[in-house]
This record gives sequence, C-alpha cells and structure tokens, in this order.
Amino acid sequence: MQKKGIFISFEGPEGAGKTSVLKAILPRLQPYLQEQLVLTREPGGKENAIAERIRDVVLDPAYIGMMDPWTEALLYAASRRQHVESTIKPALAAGKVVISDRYVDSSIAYQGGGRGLGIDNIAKINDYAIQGLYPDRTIYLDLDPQVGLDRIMTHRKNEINRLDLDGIDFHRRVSAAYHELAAQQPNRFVMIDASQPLEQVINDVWLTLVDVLDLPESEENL
Ligand SMILES: Nc1ncnc2c1ncn2[C@@H]1O[C@H](COP(=O)(O)OP(=O)(O)OP(=O)(O)O)[C@@H](O)[C@H]1O
Ligand SMILES: Cc1cn([C@H]2C[C@H](O)[C@@H](COP(=O)(O)O)O2)c(=O)[nH]c1=O
Repeated sequence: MQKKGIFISFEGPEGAGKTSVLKAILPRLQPYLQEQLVLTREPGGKENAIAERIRDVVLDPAYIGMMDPWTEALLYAASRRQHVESTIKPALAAGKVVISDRYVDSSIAYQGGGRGLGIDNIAKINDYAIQGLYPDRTIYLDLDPQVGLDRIMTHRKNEINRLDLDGIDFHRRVSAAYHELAAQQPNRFVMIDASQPLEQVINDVWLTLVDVLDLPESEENL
C-alpha cells in the first residue's frame, strides 16, 4: 500500500485524559479537515464491528482473573489487525488524517511491560497486525498512574474496565515501558504533561497538531 495520509496515535496510562482531549479537539479540527478526518480507537475501531466485538470481550470485568495473558495479547493483536486492514489502511490510502485513541504502543506497554510478556515478543506478534505501519506521531499524555487511576475511580466509576482494576504495580510497569519506548523513539513521541489543568493539556495537544498537520498559523492556532 502506498501510504498518503497522516497517522497520529494518542497513548497514556488510565485516566490521562485522552478521551477528554480528543472530544475537545474534534470540533476544532473539523473545519480544517472535514471528511478527511478519521477519529478511531483501540481496541476496536470506527465502524468496525468485529474489532469492537473483541473490545467487548477483552475489557469485560466479568473475566477478571480468568483471561490468560497471551490470550489477552493475541486478542488485542487480532482486533488491531482487523482495525488496520479495514479502517486505517484504506483511510490512509485515500489521503486522510487518521487519529487513533491507542494503537500498538499500548500492547507493548500493557502486555509487554505490564504483564511481563516481553516487549520484543509483543512487537513480534503485532508485526502480523500492523505490517510495519507505525504512526507518524504519537502524542503521549504523561501522568503518574496513581493519579490517573484516582481520576477514573472518582469521576468514571460506572465505566471501569477489566484492566483498570489491575493493581498499581501493573500500571507502574506499563508506565515504565511507555517511557522506555518514548526514550527510544524521540522523533515519534511527543510527551505532554497531563497533570496540568485539562484546558492546558488540550492547548498543548492542539499546538502539536497544528505543527504535525501544518495547519494555517492563525492567531487562534498559536
Ligand atoms: N487534566 C485533567 N485534570 C483533571 N481531570 C482530568 C484531566 N483530564 C481528564 N480528567 C478527568 O479524568 C477522567 C478520565 O479522563 P479520560 O476518560 O479523558 O481519560 P482517558 O485517558 O481516556 O482514560 P482511559 O484510557 O482510562 O479510558 C475524566 O473524569 C476526566 O474528566
Ligand atoms: C489497545 C490496547 C489497550 N489496552 C488496554 C488499555 C486500557 O486499559 C484498555 C482500553 O481502554 P480505554 O478506556 O479505551 O483506554 O485496554 C491494552 O492493554 N493493550 C492494547 O493493545
């Protein structure tokens, strides 16, 4: 496939603010990109019934303590393969801007680092899913994992998924793996301090997008 579009992923620990930031950014981007913008997520994906069904299984709190870690890793990779093939690749081939709330770095950090399955092993199984398709830029919302977990336990109690309920040690290993990835690929990762007030985080993300997408430098965009 000849990739023509731009691919941006958002990553971070639980409760870092990815969903809140993307919700705020969407109406600001739409006037520039209109139907060229594809906002999607993992596990799952925009208009991707198969990947969304896998999401339901892998995140279901009913399976706490029951899901084998490799089954978990393979389910995320299977959902990603479907997402890449039927959502991401066609959009990029059509020259669109694809923004994904989580992508392969989540697997490297959560299953490779958090579950201890090994970063190289998880990268290897994900080769089948992504076939070399890495994001052009990855916006990492950086937050102490305990602060993120406290946020979701306080404000989002009715939407807690299976991994949110893993212990703090798991989430600290996830965070360490993300930091290792970001240190290895400083040109791809943009680190944003997600402990700031939400408006400031949104602004920092917006300025990054203005740069990456080469949006016109109006006063509002600076
Ligand atoms: N900068 C911030 N300061 C304080 N609260 C925040 C901030 N950003 C987000 N929140 C709050 O934290 C909670 C989690 O935010 P959000 O759902 O956007 O995070 P997320 O990164 O998408 O989390 P997850 O990956 O777990 O789904 C929400 O209640 C949100 O209002
Ligand atoms: C893609 C992906 C995700 N995860 C984890 C990270 C979160 O705990 C959930 C997704 O929930 P969100 O509220 O939509 O962020 O799944 C993972 O462990 N591995 C992955 O590849």
